[in-house]
Amino acid sequence: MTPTPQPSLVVVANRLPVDEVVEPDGTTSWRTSPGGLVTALEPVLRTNSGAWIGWAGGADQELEPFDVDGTHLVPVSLSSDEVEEFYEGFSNATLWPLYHDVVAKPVFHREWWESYVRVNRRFAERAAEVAAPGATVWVQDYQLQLVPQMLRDLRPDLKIGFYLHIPFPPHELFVQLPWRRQILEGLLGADLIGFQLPGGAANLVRLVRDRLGHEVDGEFVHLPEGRTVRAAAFPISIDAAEFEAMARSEEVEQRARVIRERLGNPRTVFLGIDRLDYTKGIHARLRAYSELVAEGHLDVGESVFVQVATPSRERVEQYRLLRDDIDRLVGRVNGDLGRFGAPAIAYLHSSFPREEMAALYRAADVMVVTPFRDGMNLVAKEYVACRWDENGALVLSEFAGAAHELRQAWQVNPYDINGMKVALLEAFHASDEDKTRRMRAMRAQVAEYDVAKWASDFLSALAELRP
Ligand SMILES: O=P(O)(O)OC[C@H]1O[C@@H](O)[C@H](O)[C@@H](O)[C@@H]1O
Repeated sequence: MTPTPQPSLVVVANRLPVDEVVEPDGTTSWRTSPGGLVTALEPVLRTNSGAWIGWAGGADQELEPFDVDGTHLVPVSLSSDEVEEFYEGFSNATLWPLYHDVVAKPVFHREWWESYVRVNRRFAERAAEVAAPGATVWVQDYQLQLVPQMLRDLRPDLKIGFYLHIPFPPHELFVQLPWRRQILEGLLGADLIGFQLPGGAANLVRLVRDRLGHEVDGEFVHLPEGRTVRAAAFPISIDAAEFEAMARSEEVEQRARVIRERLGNPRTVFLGIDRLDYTKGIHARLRAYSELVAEGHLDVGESVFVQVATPSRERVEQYRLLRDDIDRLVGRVNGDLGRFGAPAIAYLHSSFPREEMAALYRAADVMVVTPFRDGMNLVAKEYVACRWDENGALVLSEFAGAAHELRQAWQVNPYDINGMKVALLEAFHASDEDKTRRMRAMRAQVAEYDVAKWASDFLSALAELRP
């Protein structure tokens, strides 16, 4: 057997890009999970005999490295305490709300921080073991912000990139973090730090100047030891061509027709698809919609709001509370405003395969994406990619990263319920010409700046830095 060559490109992410599936005979196997990141990186990983280091999603699971669809996967295991303290705790109850404008109150616990340090070190050690001499290592997201410097200490020969998928907060919020210095120092271990928007990069550079006293020059930070770090924006995207191809298939078109029939063939279908997360603004959006129905601007037989909420981080308290709030709101709205066979809101708490998502996008006349804060929001881009008929309307929060590219959407401030009501009605009444003009422009943007371009822009910017 030929030994696996040492990878010259290593992706380090909290999660491995695979899901465990149980076969009919009871055995389990791994399947590539649907998602842009892995689709974009698969070809580059293959040509660089690359590897992906990540957590398989369970507790106390000791797994040997394995290959799926040509990607070499290196599992990192977490104990049940670490799932609680590193993943649910520090990552998702401290950093997540802090980085999303404190939409929920971040919780600070010293034990959670200790667990975050321990787990970050484990990821860094794994990367240091597997990477070939001089390899490129690309670390992903807020769960692993200490990995760049830990890895540099272990392997100064590596080229290290870091990409933050979520917003990077302004100075005023970031400084709440008791471990703000350690996080900044952790990130600065990278040669290139990528953000969704230029504002995130500017926030980091300012913090580094003010808090660590380093010399900065535009996108560049000059460290006392002579190294230079670049912080810049690389807005992420989707595989637009793949979504469009799926949306054009006869199966998906047929399924979209069935969905509309099952909904009672309403004139207008409004749609929201989100992870069930308090940053997504689901509650406010459903309130705005239900007021329009209560006030007689929309009729329950003629319009329906389909809200799909994908279960997420269900053991974190804020997520449990949110679920109860949404359940209560939907129950009340349908109780007050619905009719037999015609609810005001059709609510589904489940996750669907991509083909079903594409069918929902095809079935929806008005897509409603109203996060209070969102790094990018790929659902908005997926909707646009699926509207090959150049029809359909997108109502989009100005606080989603996607709003910077999808300028022709009906943009809203999700805190302004009346403003959202106006935008929903405008999108509802818009002429076909208006919708086509907007959709055409947005589709051109999404088709050109797809996820492959995102990955190659980042990796070439990284390759250009420091010999
Ligand atoms: O991994 P989780 O907690 O299920 O959340 C899903 C994803 O949510 C995204 O928004 C994060 O940026 C990812 O890092 C994360 O993987």
